[in-house]
Amino acid sequence: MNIKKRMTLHFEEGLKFIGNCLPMSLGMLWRRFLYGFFLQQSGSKLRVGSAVSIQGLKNIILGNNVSFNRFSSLYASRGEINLGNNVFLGDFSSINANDAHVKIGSNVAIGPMTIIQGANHNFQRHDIPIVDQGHIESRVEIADDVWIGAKSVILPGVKIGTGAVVGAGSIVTKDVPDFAIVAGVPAKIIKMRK
Ligand SMILES: CC(=O)SCCNC(=O)CCNC(=O)[C@H](O)C(C)(C)COP(=O)(O)OP(=O)(O)OC[C@H]1O[C@@H](n2cnc3c(N)ncnc32)[C@H](O)[C@@H]1OP(=O)(O)O
Repeated sequence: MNIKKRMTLHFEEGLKFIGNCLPMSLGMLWRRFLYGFFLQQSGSKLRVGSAVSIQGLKNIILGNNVSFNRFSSLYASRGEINLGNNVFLGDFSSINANDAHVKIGSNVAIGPMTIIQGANHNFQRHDIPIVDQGHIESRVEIADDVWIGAKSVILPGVKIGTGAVVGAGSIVTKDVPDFAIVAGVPAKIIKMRK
């Protein structure tokens, strides 16, 4: 990493630290200003809870009325996260788009402790440690009007269709059709929304 990039990173981290030290509503205002300034694109009414961690601000595009609850995280240092309008990310949830793209439509609610994973480790070779083999990017797409229950995992390459519901604690390994309700490990269709 060159010195300019490193300085920018330290600067951003410093500003985030100030935000986390401020009392609740002041901290919220500070974070809204801070992220609004550094994000590639941010709509109105952004809400960022305390101890939210966001990396790769210049690779993140947000619509209007987006909320990140406490302790949630977004990683996009080497990828892209694109969120529509009215998107809610619950406490302790994370969107990992390092070396990947994660696209989420509008009116999407993501329950607490959910993980959306945009890339896998490459693990085919035996002669190199897995951590040194890099990642395989696999785009994740979540359409409009989707509700993802608490503690779910959305694996790389998955597309979740319009109006779908993911039950709490599911591991979604395959695409989910429009208006399907899926649940379980691995997630299977339990019914369709009427
Ligand atoms: C921003 C926020 O969203 S915060 C709030 C977060 N909220 C949650 O995490 C709650 C998520 N809700 C669920 O998981 C619900 O179970 C739903 C929405 C997926 C399904 O609800 P319903 O349509 O009422 O399903 P219903 O209770 O009729 O269950 C149908 C079948 O699926 C099973 N099932 C339901 N949910 C799950 C689940 N999460 N995991 C595994 N199986 C499930 C039921 O046991 C039942 O099986 P059976 O037919 O063999 O008895």
